[in-house]
Amino acid sequence: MAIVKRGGRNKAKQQQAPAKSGIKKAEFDLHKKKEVGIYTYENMQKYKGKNRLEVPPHVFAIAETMYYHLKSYGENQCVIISGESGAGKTEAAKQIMQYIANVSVDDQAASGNITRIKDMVLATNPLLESFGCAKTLRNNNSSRHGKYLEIQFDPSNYQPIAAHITNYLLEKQRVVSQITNERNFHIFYQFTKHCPPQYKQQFGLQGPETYIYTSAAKCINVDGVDDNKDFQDTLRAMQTIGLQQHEQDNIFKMLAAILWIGNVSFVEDESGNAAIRDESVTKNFKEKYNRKSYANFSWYEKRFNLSCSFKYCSSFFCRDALAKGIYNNLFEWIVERVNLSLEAQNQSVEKKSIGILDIYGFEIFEQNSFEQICINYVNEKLQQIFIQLTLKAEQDEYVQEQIKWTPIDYFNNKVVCDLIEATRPQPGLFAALNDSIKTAHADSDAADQVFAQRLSMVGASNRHFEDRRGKFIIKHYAGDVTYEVAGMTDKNKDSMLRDLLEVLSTSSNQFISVLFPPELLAALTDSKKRPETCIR
Ligand SMILES: Nc1ncnc2c1ncn2[C@@H]1O[C@H](COP(=O)(O)OP(=O)(O)OP(=O)(O)O)[C@@H](O)[C@H]1O
Repeated sequence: MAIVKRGGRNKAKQQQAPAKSGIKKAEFDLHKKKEVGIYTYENMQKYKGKNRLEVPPHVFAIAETMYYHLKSYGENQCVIISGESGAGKTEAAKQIMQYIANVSVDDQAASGNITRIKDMVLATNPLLESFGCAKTLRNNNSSRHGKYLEIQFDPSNYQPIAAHITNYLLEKQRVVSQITNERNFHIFYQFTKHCPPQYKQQFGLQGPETYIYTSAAKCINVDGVDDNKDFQDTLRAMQTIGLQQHEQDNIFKMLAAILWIGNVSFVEDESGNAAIRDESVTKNFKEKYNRKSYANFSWYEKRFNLSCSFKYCSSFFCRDALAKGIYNNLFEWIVERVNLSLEAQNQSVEKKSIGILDIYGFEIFEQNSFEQICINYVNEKLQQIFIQLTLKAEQDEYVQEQIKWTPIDYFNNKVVCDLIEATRPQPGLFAALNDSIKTAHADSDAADQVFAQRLSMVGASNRHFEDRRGKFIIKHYAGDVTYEVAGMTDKNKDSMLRDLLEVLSTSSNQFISVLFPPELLAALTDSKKRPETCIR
């Protein structure tokens, strides 16, 4: 296993907000992508077949070592790329993939299937970046999900014959709200700005400034991000991966639906129920979707009739839960669909693999909530692996072999992991969060208050924790982060109303029933099977 650590602690802090931290634009621009001529084909050739001690340090050297160990010893390989948000993990992961694809496939000699797998593996990058990355205050192309890509090789010649992607926890909250100057997932801007005329007509699609979900954060264009080019790359990637036209149509139909759902606003009627503020939004959409091939979009209309019986205060929550649910399940569907294309033609061959883990990096914002605690917890866990595998294991070996050396002092972040994940004797943060939801199930504010009270017990004896009434600070290995309590229990509960699920389950739209299969609905509506929280 190789661990690549990208960037340093200070760099990430500097990138947080250039204007605020006083960094001049010119300095900040240094962090933007610049071709420095080290990822060329010629440079790649220099690392091919070389021991990493013979050549200058480079991600290609790590990739070459992995491929060498795979081939020479038949050992499965894995590289974990860690570092703070914006440190360059995704770029490094792509270079590693490119290198492995290049050295393991000779385009002239390889069979059609091998080059097809290679092309598909590389095409997963633009596709999943469009749907799973977004512009944040720290990184114009920030991964908002974790990804483990496993390239599988035929052990008789070590050429790639299959691949598989595991997706970890998409930050779906981003679909419905973003911090000012951040963006929703890239695909929403690509699609609304540059979609083909037939989609514009079919979905009544307009520019990103029309939709609340793409415009409320006041960031539609991003320096250095070319939404038009990226959209063409996304479409090309869909072709390469083998997504058929009707599958692509379904994906874009769902994106349009999400955007229009976000534009539905409510007013309170005399009895405190929600009434739709502007019927023209729903009417216009209904007309578009009731044309010929979209006639089966009746679930959408039903959903709005249903919403009228909701209390005003819950209607926005309900609307957003629907949009998040659709996008999250759409994203998972895309990953599974990609995996289907990447499956080996001959399942019975015993395969060897190289895995590449690229996750969302550690992040600190002015306001940090549930999303940041999840992301930062993952990074703490990776730091633990790094400590265990490199620092602790190495030094333990020196002790065992009685080698004299000067011990290296390091901070073991296990204490922070325990603070977050422990269940007993002292419940950690996640346990407290889950308990608070059970105690005050129906009332979000009450659940937040219970959580706030429990926090004093959680961190009583932990010097990496400070309770700040309505906020709390965790002293992470990479910096102190202040988290807001308000809204945390709701985000953790991540519930979709039963009524809403029933609407989806009765939908005659076939793709909706694929995204929300009966098993899922049964599990979610059955209180015994239903997960109480999204952290388990
Ligand atoms: N090797 C590199 N060469 C040139 N530019 C780079 C390189 N690595 C990163 N960058 C620039 O830095 C930006 C951030 O890189 P990247 O998206 O890989 O960060 P990350 O660590 O994956 O961040 P996150 O955790 O937010 O996903 C990129 O958009 C790119 O502009």
